[in-house]
Amino acid sequence: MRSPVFIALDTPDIERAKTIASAVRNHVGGIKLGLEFFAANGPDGVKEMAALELPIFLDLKLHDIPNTVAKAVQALRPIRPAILTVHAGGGRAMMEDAKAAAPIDTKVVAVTLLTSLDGEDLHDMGVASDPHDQVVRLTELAKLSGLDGVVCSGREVKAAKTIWPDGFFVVPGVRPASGKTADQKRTVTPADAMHAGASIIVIGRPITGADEPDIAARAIEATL
Ligand SMILES: O=c1ccn([C@@H]2O[C@H](COP(=O)(O)O)[C@@H](O)[C@H]2O)c(=O)[nH]1
Repeated sequence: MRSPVFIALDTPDIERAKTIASAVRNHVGGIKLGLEFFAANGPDGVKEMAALELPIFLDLKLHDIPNTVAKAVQALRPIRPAILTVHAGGGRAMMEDAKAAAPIDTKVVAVTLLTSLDGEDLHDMGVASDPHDQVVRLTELAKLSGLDGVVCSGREVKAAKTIWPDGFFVVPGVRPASGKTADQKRTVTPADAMHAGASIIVIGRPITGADEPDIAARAIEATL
């Protein structure tokens, strides 16, 4: 079985992304390309990364009116990513239309509450729920919208899985026990995320920022 770890290659430098992906390829299950990579390299850059023959998770977190998101997903169809993200906050119609526009074998998953946010941030945004309740509510909405799963932190994945046993659960904000949290607020360790029910875990800087990314990836793999 492939590793459940998807490495977040957050860099505008495609050669750096390729170098890291090649170094860690035996210790990860796929590569995640997000806004930073996509803004610099576009769909052609993603296709170039796909030549490495690792599953591609395209983390664009689409969030707009339903028509705009559906058209963006249609434009991304030639890439055929294994996983594509939208924001659950875009609402049911947006999620339904995104799923309808995606290739049949692309898992469309909804970001519930960014792992960089906590209860205080929700309060500042005027949301009366705590992170747990907010994630559960948006997981229910993503399920009703016909998506394949959600993105949430390792702290809520068990509750989300309870209401969606066969959902696909993506957990970022993952840090080795001694890792720097940086801008992430709802963190868990790789092993705790997997025990709680993650389908895959996303790890970026703890691997990409290491002197030897392959050793860092292997060390994380060994904890799972
Ligand atoms: O809630 C979310 C959704 C997506 N992400 C993305 O995951 C990686 C995490 O990188 P680290 O360096 O391990 O912090 C990054 O690409 C985010 O855009 C997330 O962190 N939280």
